[in-house]
Amino acid sequence: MNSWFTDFYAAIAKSPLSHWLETLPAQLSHWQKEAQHGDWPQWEKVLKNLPDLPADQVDIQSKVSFTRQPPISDGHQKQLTHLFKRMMPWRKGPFHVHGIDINTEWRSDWKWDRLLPHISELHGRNVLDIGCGSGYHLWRMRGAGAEFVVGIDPSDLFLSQFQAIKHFNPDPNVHLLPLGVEQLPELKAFDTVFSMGVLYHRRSPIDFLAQLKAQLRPGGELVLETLVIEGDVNTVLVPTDRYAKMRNVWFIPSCDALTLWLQRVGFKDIQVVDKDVTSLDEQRRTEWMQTESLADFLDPNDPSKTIEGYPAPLRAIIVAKA
Ligand SMILES: Nc1ncnc2c1ncn2[C@@H]1O[C@H](C[S@+](CC[C@H]([NH3+])C(=O)[O-])CC(=O)[O-])[C@@H](O)[C@H]1O
Repeated sequence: MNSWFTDFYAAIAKSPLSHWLETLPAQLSHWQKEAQHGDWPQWEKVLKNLPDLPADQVDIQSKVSFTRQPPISDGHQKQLTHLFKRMMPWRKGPFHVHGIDINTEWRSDWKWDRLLPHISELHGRNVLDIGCGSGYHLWRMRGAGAEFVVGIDPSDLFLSQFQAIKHFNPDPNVHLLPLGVEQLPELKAFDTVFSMGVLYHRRSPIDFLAQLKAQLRPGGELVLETLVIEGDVNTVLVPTDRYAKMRNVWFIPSCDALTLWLQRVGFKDIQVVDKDVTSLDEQRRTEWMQTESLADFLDPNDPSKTIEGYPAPLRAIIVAKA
């Protein structure tokens, strides 16, 4: 893992991101020390055992698929399936690696298809994805032409899944760092910042929006995706306890309320470009994520409500300029 981080430092040393080097090495060496006490060592073992079979056929434009010709042997495929399964649950994907289809809980490709027509061209851009999960969208951003892509996510499992996928296509311009948004300095350097599925997990959503703005260069683009509810500019749901069985959900605004929050922190040209009720086909239990999923989070007698009686998950995509 040392080399992942030193490769990243070298990649940004002469870029508009170089002043990140003032804080990042200390944070990542702290993470390395802490990680030794958690589940990380077990995933690191899996990573070390991955066979050395780089892909020679890469599709990151229409999906995330890494394969080679001739295909890998049945024995390697079995070994790889076994190693990937040791990294369950796989939530965000799907990934296709050497004939193995990692059918994740979420069809993250559907979210990508909904947002892509509405965002600025990614060609040549430096892109940050805050709360990137296992990095599915990082690959799609690169596939859409982004020059340099970095995701941050504090989950060690997602980092190990990302590195397992990257092992087969070691693109030096796609990175994931184990950080939370609160650890970012004000970089003011990215051309596009994505943050999808994170705002409702934040206790201070307006501070969070200001943190997103602080990563963008002037005129850069924010792509924000979050849970919303129907209502006017004063409508915000704060669940009394859980929302769809999630413990850590704090604020679910209406689109108008969210637009006002974005205005208040200084974003311009704010547009709600998509609203979509999450379907039972988009988030579901699979062979690769065998615990509860959306069907278990909804009222069995009325799927328009969560099990707690709140409106079922409705998600919006908003784009805005810094
Ligand atoms: N402080 C934090 N800073 C950054 N990320 C965080 C933080 N806390 C949690 N996360 C991360 O935010 C992601 C949210 S999931 C969206 C994934 C992807 N974006 C998607 O759109 O499919 C949606 C959900 O789980 O509800 C997880 O990967 C967390 O680890």
